[in-house]
Amino acid sequence: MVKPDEQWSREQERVTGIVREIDRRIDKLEDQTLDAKGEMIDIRKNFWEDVTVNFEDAAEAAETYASMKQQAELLSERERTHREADKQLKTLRKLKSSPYFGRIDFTEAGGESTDLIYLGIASLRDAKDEDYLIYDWRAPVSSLYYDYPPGPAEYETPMGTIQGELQLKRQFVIRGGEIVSLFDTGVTIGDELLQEVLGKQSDAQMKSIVATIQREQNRIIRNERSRLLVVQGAAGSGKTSAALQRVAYLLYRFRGQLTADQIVLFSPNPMFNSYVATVLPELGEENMQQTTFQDYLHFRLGRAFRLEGPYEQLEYALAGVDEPGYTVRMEAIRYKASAAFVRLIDRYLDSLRSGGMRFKPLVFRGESIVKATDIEEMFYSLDRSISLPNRLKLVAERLLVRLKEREAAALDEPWVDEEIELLDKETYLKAYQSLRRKKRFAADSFDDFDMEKAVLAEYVVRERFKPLRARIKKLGFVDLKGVFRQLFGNGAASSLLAEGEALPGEWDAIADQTAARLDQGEMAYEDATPFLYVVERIRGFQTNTGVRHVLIDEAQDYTAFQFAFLRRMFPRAKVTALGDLNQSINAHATGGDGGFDALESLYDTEETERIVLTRSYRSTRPIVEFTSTLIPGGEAIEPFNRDGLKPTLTETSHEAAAQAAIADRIEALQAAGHRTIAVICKTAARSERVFEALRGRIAGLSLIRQETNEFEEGTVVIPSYLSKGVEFDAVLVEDASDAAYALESERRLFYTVCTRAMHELHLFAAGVWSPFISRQARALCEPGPATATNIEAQV
Ligand SMILES: Nc1ncnc2c1ncn2[C@@H]1O[C@H](COP(=O)(O)OP(=O)(O)OP(=O)(O)O)[C@@H](O)[C@H]1O
Repeated sequence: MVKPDEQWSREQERVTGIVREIDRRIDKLEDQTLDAKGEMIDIRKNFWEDVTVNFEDAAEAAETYASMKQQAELLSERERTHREADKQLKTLRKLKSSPYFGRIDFTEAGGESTDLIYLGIASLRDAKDEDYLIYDWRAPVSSLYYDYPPGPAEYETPMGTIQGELQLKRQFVIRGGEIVSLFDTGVTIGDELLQEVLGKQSDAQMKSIVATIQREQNRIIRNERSRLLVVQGAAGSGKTSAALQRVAYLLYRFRGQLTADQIVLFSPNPMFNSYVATVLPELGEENMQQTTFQDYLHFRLGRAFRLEGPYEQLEYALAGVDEPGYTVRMEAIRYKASAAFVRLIDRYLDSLRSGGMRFKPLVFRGESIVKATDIEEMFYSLDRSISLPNRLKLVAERLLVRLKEREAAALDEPWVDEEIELLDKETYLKAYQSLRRKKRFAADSFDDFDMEKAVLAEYVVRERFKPLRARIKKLGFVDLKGVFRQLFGNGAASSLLAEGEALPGEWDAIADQTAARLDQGEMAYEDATPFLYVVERIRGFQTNTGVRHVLIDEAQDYTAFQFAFLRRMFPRAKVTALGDLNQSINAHATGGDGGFDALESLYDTEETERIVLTRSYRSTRPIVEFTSTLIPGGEAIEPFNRDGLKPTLTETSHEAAAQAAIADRIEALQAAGHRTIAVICKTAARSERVFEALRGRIAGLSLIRQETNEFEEGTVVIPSYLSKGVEFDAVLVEDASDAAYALESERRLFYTVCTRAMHELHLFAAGVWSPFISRQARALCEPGPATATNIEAQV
């Protein structure tokens, strides 16, 4: 039996040997990149000297072109080599500091020898290029490390399943080429390393979890089969982490077939993008495309409407309770998010095949060239089996013919002469050149008056008809807003109901509200996706077939409509949706069926997999124990066993006193070395107020707004809904009273806010505590500094 310190020194010897080998590779590569760089500079400097430029005749010109092309190719080849070498160098430098984090000893069934497999963020072969000194954590065999304790084990390869016996599983922490810790572990990935990783202070960047991926997370990361993978996971269970590791895995597994720009991550807000931006580069991979659904809506509808965003809608839901029409709008938000509304719209679109499509007349200089009713007639005279978009294309063709006829007739009209008179010199010249290019005449100038007039008339008419022509080609003669608005007209929706279906009780009021808003050029957030869906179904979906993987983070906040939309937009993509129904904070969430069922109903059951994560890693055990009491079914959440302080409850008599207590607490937290501290307020308006009150006392305090793009270290004031998905060393819930969180719809928001804390959670209230903090929950907390008696009195 090898003694522990002997093991340590043997392992250290190996690490030292590998670092030496890495150093050798680095030196070699550095020389190579230096050479490539020198060559690149040379080629750029001497580009024109090495090219014989001669344009005297066609043959010489062709030769010149060929020689330029050759030089340019040489240059881009050198650039590519340089880029590749640079990437390898970066990886090697990372490996040099920490070559690997794990080792497994595996004996294949029927085999005699045992393979020692060391796992790192990239693979490295020995000098002879024969054996692997380090295996990439994504290699098939590496799966064993994440999936099994010592004992019988198996892993999948493209050639089939390999079975055998795992003899040893060892974890390392290596820094600067030195082993800092080393331990053998029984069950999956040992707690020691996780304790260490999770106990650290956070900074403003999410980290890769490659050394401590848990078995159930590994299933998400390596899933290749499912068309739809749904992950329901408790707060802090590593959904986002697993999603990013999954991207890194897919890029490795399908190297050469899949590139980073064929993967899209939908994230909740722009700040979140900056929070996760370093994970993939840290793993030596390029970042996938990142966007938010709102960005897309804005891109499509932002010019035509005053478009409301999800956060404005949420602010309204949270703060607009006393506004007239509030209950109607809230009911509208829920209904318009539902699969029932998708079905209603699908039936509406179906009904448009035989009637009801709305058109806009083609108007030229105030004259209606083709009336809306004529277009309608044209449309409905076409065979009904032809799809709506194809029928519109046929109508467009006919309209273009009509336009041409009208254009020809316009040539002799008096307004044309008038416009010719008014042509400035520049336009005149432009007309002349444009027509000459078209070889309508060969002379150097207009020398014949009639010819000049005819040519200019043609120019003027063509220019004036251009916008109309473009509009027809873009199917701009369809009154899309009118088609959508019509659904909210008298009785339109009720005639579309299928048996057993009903409209919401307040439908008439909802319809009036919707129509009024549309008439004012406003697009409510709840209408934006349904409207765009109608537009796309009518004009033909603008699909994106290049994208192969779509990952939707915080998927619980998407509506049935948004899922249906994404499904059509990325028809060839596999979808990974990650979310937590307990954190559904959007206004539609309270009753709408936007949850995962709506998404799953879009895919066949055989191609769908659902994974549930119940272990929570972010927060200390005392915090998880407290937050689990806030939601029904919370007892199923398993805290990772990390000790820490109990949450505190500080009760004060008025707002200013609460703010003073918050400021005291922030100072103490800063002094204790916490790097990210958040004061979380319910709304944006409240955040502004608290920020103003605290900024004089807390140096470097910043306010996070909807448009904040960067997530930075320090102390921040942030509205509840923007704190989604991110985490802080310490969280201060600015107002946990029943004035802020009392409605059932606010329960999940409160849960989301409290679960942002990694190490410390402090709640404040000027007044009565939120009813979500039960007697049982209070027993799990400590009273805040000056308020012990108050709390005890309440308990
Ligand atoms: N296997 C792991 N090893 C180390 N750290 C982990 C692991 N899984 C999760 N974590 C850590 O737990 C924290 C929460 O992870 P993450 O943000 O991915 O969770 P989430 O499920 O997306 O959370 P939420 O839904 O609350 O936003 C992060 O700090 C992450 O690094």
